[in-house]
Amino acid sequence: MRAVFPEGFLWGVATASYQIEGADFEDGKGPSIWTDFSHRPGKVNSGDNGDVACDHYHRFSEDIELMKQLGVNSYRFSISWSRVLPEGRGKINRKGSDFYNKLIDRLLEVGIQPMVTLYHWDLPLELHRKIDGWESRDMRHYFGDYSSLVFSEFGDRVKHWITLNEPYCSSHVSYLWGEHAPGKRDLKTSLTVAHNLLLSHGEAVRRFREVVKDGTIGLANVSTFVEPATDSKEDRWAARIRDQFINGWFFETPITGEYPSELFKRFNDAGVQPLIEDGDMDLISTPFDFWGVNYYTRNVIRKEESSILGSEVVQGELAKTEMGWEVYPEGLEAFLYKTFKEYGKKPIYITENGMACKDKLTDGFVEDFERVDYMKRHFSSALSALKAGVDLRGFYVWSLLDNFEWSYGYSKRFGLVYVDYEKGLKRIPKRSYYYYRDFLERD
Ligand SMILES: OC[C@@H]1[C@@H](O)[C@H](O)[C@@H](O)c2nc(CNc3ccccc3)cn21
Repeated sequence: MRAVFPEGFLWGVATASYQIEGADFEDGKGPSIWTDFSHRPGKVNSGDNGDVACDHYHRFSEDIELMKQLGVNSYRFSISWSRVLPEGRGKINRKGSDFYNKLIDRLLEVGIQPMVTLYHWDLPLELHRKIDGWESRDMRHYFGDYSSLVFSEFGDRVKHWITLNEPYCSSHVSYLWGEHAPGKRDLKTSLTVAHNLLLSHGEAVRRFREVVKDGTIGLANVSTFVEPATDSKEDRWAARIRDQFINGWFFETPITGEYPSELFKRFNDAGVQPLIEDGDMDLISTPFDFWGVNYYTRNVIRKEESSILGSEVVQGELAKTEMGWEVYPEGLEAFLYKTFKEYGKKPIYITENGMACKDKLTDGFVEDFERVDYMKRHFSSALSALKAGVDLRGFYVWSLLDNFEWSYGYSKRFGLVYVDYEKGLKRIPKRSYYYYRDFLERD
């Protein structure tokens, strides 16, 4: 089926620094908010943390060889801010930047194009402790300085960049529900954080234009397809508001320079809206080049007036992954079409798509047929979106390796490659790895 995708389409795999690198205290790296959070009792399943993770920091050559054998032509990864700037600002840590230089050079040697995420949740702990991290408006300056530094260091070889991975998670999962670092639980704070993240996104895009003249930069968002539980007016309205909260807040605002109006009014009436200063919305809507769509599932929504969103998520009836997320590839096509039609007709990369399975080693192998089926159905959905006119440029499977799944620790496996945490982090390609390899090989 690969041959029906456009020439130059990027087929890749995606990872993130804190989830795979390990070496969390090595070679001058500074702690991140996840270093702190994962070491707090009760925050992460089984007390797991990213101190070692998949030890990618030391084993990156082996992992690149796995990508080469897989046949991908691109690899999406994130830079650990506190590995290159241990305190988030000030002097560069050359051992940290050397790691990424070696990683990028090796990828290019084997014909794999890097796509680099500037921020995938691992904020330098010093910035959190000294200036309250993302709660501070000053973060746009520090994120801008960090961005300029890495653009200067790597922009000669890295031509595809993502400012933020899922500001929805860095704000609401982290500051409203408290499930991610730093584990706060306040809506007004989470909306302020979301605003500062979007300001920082805009600042990074402006810095990018100054440094990298021949590259492209985008924003990767949570992309959950939202549907009403019934066709009632109430549920349809509830789904509209919930869609603005999950998707529109981060897809519409950087395009229009305005927050989604119905939801903003709700927040304003409740006195929890973010403080917007002159110039903020211009900065947030600095033009960028592409959307990153992280699609996994849908949310079925019904009216529930007790919540400020006026809705609740209901359990759908479809088969679910180990994360409890419904398998709904139709939602991917619909979401891609909506994003392309309503949010600026920009090129789109599917920057994450994958599933957690109950992967078990049997005679030294993992027959993850469910993941193969999930991939087939989502590749097909992506092709349908392309045929419907969506300017889809690439597809990154989440993830190359089983890795640190945030508050779930190592209990959830998303990898095409099994990581044997009991036996020296041995990498064992699963059935899905070979399916993807054959898919990429075949015309
Ligand atoms: O959970 C799998 C991955 C995770 O490992 C990545 O670091 C992260 O970018 C990621 N985002 C989603 C989808 N986001 C989401 C957020 C809240 C509720 C449901 C899904 C899944 N994943």
